[in-house]
Amino acid sequence: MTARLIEPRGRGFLLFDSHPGGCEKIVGDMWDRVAPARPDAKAERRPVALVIGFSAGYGMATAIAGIRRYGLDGVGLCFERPPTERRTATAGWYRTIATAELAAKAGRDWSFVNGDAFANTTKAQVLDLLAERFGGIDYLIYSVAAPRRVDPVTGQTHQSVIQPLGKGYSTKTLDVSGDEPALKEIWVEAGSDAERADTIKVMGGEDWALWFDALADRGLLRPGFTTVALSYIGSHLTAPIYRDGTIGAAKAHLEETALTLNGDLAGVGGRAMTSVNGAAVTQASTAIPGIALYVSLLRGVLGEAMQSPLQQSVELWDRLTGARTLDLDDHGRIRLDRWELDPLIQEQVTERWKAVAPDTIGDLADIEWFSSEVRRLYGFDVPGVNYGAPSESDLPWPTE
Ligand SMILES: NC(=O)c1ccc[n+]([C@@H]2O[C@H](COP(=O)([O-])OP(=O)(O)OC[C@H]3O[C@@H](n4cnc5c(N)ncnc54)[C@H](O)[C@@H]3O)[C@@H](O)[C@H]2O)c1
Repeated sequence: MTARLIEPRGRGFLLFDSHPGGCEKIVGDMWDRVAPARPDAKAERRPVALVIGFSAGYGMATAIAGIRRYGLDGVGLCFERPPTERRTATAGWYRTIATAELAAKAGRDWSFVNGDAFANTTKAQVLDLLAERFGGIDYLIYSVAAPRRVDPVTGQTHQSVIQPLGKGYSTKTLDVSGDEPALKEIWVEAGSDAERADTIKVMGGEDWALWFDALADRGLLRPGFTTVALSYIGSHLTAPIYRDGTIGAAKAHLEETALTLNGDLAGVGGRAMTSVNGAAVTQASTAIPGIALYVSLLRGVLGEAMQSPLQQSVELWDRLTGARTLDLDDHGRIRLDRWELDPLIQEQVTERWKAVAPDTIGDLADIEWFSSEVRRLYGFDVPGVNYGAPSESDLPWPTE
């Protein structure tokens, strides 16, 4: 493919192409925003991490924060589409290339695998890499958001759905199918028991536990090994569709899995936890009815005080390394979402949620910010990038 102009064309929150230069700039800006911690003089070697869901959202933020702040080595795993004749690669492909370059420049040892985390073949490939390059790992970060999973035992495909449970649910939402985002009311049918079970299969803790077992069976868990999977609770405003819905059932399963794994690790001084992070604009979150409106209202209330995934990820590593207290909640979860669930903030968001109407939405919700964040997921709307110049999109996956 020769260089060509790449534009933000698409439907709603989904764009067809992503911009390599914009993705590179976003990663570079994130990297620059993380202050390196003072090196641990007592450490005999650099810690090693496996980050699953490396290329986007919370996985990418956690990886960049860990590499830059605590000098981690490791392996990044994600599932991205390579470039083709007609289409650019997905944005995560370019973000991974950019992170690989920065990590290498900083003298860190990283390898990247593009494959399905749920597949046994991918597990074997990643475990081989870890064994050959590092001999063991200190951290496993599990940050996958996937629409489906093929069960490695039965071969059956399970689809995750985002639906309420018990009864259907009517919610305000942002409709982005037209030229301008518009306020709409939509009805979401209740998920069935089978859909609930399928969503747990995809987004619950089963695959995380399989990774843990596979690492343990290969003898790759180092003393003090720590694993964290990402979770979300969110507001009472989104509870019917999120925490009390099919996806919430999967998150509850993930959190129960953490308690089980933590018990398994207690004897060897290891830890397994979930980290409950705050709402963020990511590919996964824009797919949830009502969430775009909720996050735009939240941003309307918080403005710049809204915590980015990168800020939360720096805090996560500070807590995991002991630089800050771990501060777990009653369910053994790390809480990085307190800024979002602060009762005063929730009160204001609730007032706006009730009041919002087509003529007030521009004042109450930061739709412009939200729309720009969505374009940034694809590498657009990044200051300092020349979108008028042709770009080469056929960039190769990073190799060691
Ligand atoms: N976005 C939020 O508001 C929010 C808040 C709190 C917690 N979380 C949690 O964070 C985690 C990550 O979500 P996100 O919003 O950052 O998602 P995202 O869509 O930004 O990223 C998902 C990542 O998973 C990878 N992935 C998807 N399918 C895969 C597969 N089969 N094999 C390997 N990798 C695969 C993608 O390549 C990508 O790197 C989820 O557990 C989510 O519930 C999200």
